[in-house]
Amino acid sequence: MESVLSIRQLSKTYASGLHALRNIDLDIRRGEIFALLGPNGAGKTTLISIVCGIVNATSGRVVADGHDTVADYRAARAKIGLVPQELSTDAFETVWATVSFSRGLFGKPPNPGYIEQVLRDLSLWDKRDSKIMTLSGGMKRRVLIAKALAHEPQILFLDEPTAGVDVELRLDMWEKVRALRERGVTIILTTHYIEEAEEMADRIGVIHGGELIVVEDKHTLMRKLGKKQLTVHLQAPLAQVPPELADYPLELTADGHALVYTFQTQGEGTGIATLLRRINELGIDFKDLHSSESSLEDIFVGLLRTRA
Ligand SMILES: Nc1ncnc2c1ncn2[C@@H]1O[C@H](COP(=O)(O)OP(=O)(O)OP(=O)(O)O)[C@@H](O)[C@H]1O
Repeated sequence: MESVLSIRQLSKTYASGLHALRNIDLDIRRGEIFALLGPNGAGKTTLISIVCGIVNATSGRVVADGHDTVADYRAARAKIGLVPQELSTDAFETVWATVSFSRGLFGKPPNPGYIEQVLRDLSLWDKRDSKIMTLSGGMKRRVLIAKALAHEPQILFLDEPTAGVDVELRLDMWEKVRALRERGVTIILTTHYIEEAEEMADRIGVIHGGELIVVEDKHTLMRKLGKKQLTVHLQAPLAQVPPELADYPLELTADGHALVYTFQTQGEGTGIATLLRRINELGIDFKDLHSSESSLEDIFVGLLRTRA
């Protein structure tokens, strides 16, 4: 698939000597939602800042929609919209004025029809004449997105789009972000909410200690690294796992009332059918079955632990 953002061998060493990024190679596909996950200090902000030309790389190269972000800075920057976490200024401006002004900053001629579409997409049209300071927190965040979109960028960076936002607003934000993707904008988001990545992303990148340790399609990642568990709730408690079932990775719960079978989701067969047949043959009655799957959170924590 076509790459809209290409990052090659990107490294950053701050003046302090700290290696914030090490040899990052990453291609973002046109039209995807890419989630960049990583613990505090992993290098997410540094990476975004280099792509947006706010921080200089120590080595490596970034090309945004065909333009080198250093050699061809203005053209490259015009392809990128950056949604920061906080709205700092413009409190006395109207929504319409602040969003239109952002467009002008990129030297784009006015296009009221486009600004209207952006404001409608973000459910801000009714608020176009309101001063920013009179808006709710959720609306302010949407204004930030509108500002970032004002110059018609191809690539939109969302830095922690729903940090400190309540559940309802978060769902609303996700819906808006999906709608933007429908319009053809490529979206890269950083988040601490694994649930957000799980819900939104097509692909996931995990950055840790300045290294990109995983880049994978979300479903592939969950299939490759995920585990499933089947819990067999028994009619009568057992004192131990029957020796006849020793070949299975089974554990008995502390109260003896359930057998827990853990298996990798990527395996050929799950072995569930034969396991249940064996349990049946042994005359062990069960009253219920319950299956669960590791979440992206479990996978993420596991990945970081193996790296620690
Ligand atoms: N201007 C700077 N000078 C020196 N070190 C810096 C500077 N900016 C960031 N760092 C360091 O670089 C590392 C990566 O920081 P960065 O802000 O990119 O991480 P992050 O993944 O965005 O973290 P968070 O999730 O907390 O925002 C950290 O160790 C940080 O302390």
